[in-house]
Parts: sequence; structure tokens; C-alpha cells
Amino acid sequence: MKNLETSSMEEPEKTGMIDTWLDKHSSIYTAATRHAFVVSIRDGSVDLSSFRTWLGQDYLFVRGFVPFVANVLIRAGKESGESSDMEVVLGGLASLYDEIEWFKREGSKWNVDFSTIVPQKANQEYRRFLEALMSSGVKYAVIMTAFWAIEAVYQESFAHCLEDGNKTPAELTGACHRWGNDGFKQYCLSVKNIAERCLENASSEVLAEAENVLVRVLEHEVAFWEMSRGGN
Ligand SMILES: Cc1ncc(CNC=O)c(N)n1
Repeated sequence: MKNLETSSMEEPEKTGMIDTWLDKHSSIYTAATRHAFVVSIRDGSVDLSSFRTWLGQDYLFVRGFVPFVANVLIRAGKESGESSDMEVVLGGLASLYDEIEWFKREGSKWNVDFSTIVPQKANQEYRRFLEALMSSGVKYAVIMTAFWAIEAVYQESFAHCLEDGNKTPAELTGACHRWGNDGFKQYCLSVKNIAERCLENASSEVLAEAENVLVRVLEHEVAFWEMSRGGN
């Protein structure tokens, strides 16, 4: 009797490099997107001094992230070969303006004086890593993979705090909506598609570098959450 299960030999659906890498490095990906600090926001047990530490440190991080995204924007104009890349990155850069304004409002709300905050070690190391990625020897496919990972960790993390069954305190839902909203999810998907397109044509050396950079971003994100949880 003919086996119906195997009678149609369909080609397996093509998965992109990024999803392949996330499967391969799923434990660090989960550590970055389901960190105890994020889970504590979701279940309402969050320690507000940790939240205040995160707020001040992330404000400094975002100020360093702006030149990084500006560098991605310049490369999107010069190196991409696809004119729509620029609009995607420009949209991200523009939203960082609103984000900085939001941080300032949150800073007054939580009595966090940004002018006196000193970047902690994890923050300094993450920013140094971003600076290294901005050097001209780093390929567009590699920086785009890093850019996607940085944004996607926040999207995944804060969307989790808004999912069914959350007990996120009302005063923290603003932060969760900032990165957990649907528009930000769509934007992350657009960045992912750009990265995937570049990776499709990349050499094995560039692929290896992009995979390494992806893992390094996830490690920096875990260290950043750890720093926040440690308080100040
Ligand atoms: C440490 C860290 N990683 C990613 C983001 C999200 N990108 C821009 O806001 C962020 N704010 N902070």
C-alpha cells in the first residue's frame, strides 16, 4: 500500500540564516528575551530600584545607540543596493528621537537624574562593542544582523510583558508598549528581512562573522539585564 505520508516529496520550507542561528543558540536567545528582570516586570514582582537602574543605564545606552543607527543609515545609502533599506533604518532613527524624549519624561517620573548617572561596566562594554561594529571593515550584512538582534531582544522581551496573563504594574506598561507594540514588531521584521537578504549572498567568512556577532549581542543583552537587576 502506498504510503500517503511520504508520497509527496516536498522541498522543506526554506528557513533563513537568522532563525537557523537562533535555533542553534536558543539557550542564550532565551536568556536574553526571558531574563529574570523582564519576567519580574511581567509578573509584577519587579524591584523598582532595579527598574530605575535600568532606566538610567538604558538612557545612556540609547544615546550611544543613535550614532550606531546613524552609521547603519549611511551604509544603507551606500552599500545596500536596495533603496528601501534606507527608509526602514531612517524610521528607526527617527523613533529614537521620541524614545529619548520618553526617557526624559520617565526620568522625572521616577526621580532618576540622568545628568549624574555613570555608565556601569556592562553598559560600557556594550557601547564599546557597538563602536567596533561601526568601523569600516565590518560588512553591511554583519552590522545589519547586529542591528536586528539589538532591536529584536527588546521587542521580544517587552512584548512578553504584555501577553495574556501578565501582571505588569500599570506604571510600567508605558515601557512595555514602547518596544512591545505591533509597529515595533513590524519594524523588527523589516530589519530582519534586510539582514536575511544580505546573508543570502554572503561568503562563508561573512556568515561566520554575522553568527558570532549575533551571539555577542545576545550576551551583551543578558549582561545588561543582569546589571539592571543588580540595582545600584
Ligand atoms: C540595551 C538595549 N538594547 C536594545 C534596546 C532597543 N533599542 C533601542 O531602544 C535598548 N533600548 N537597550
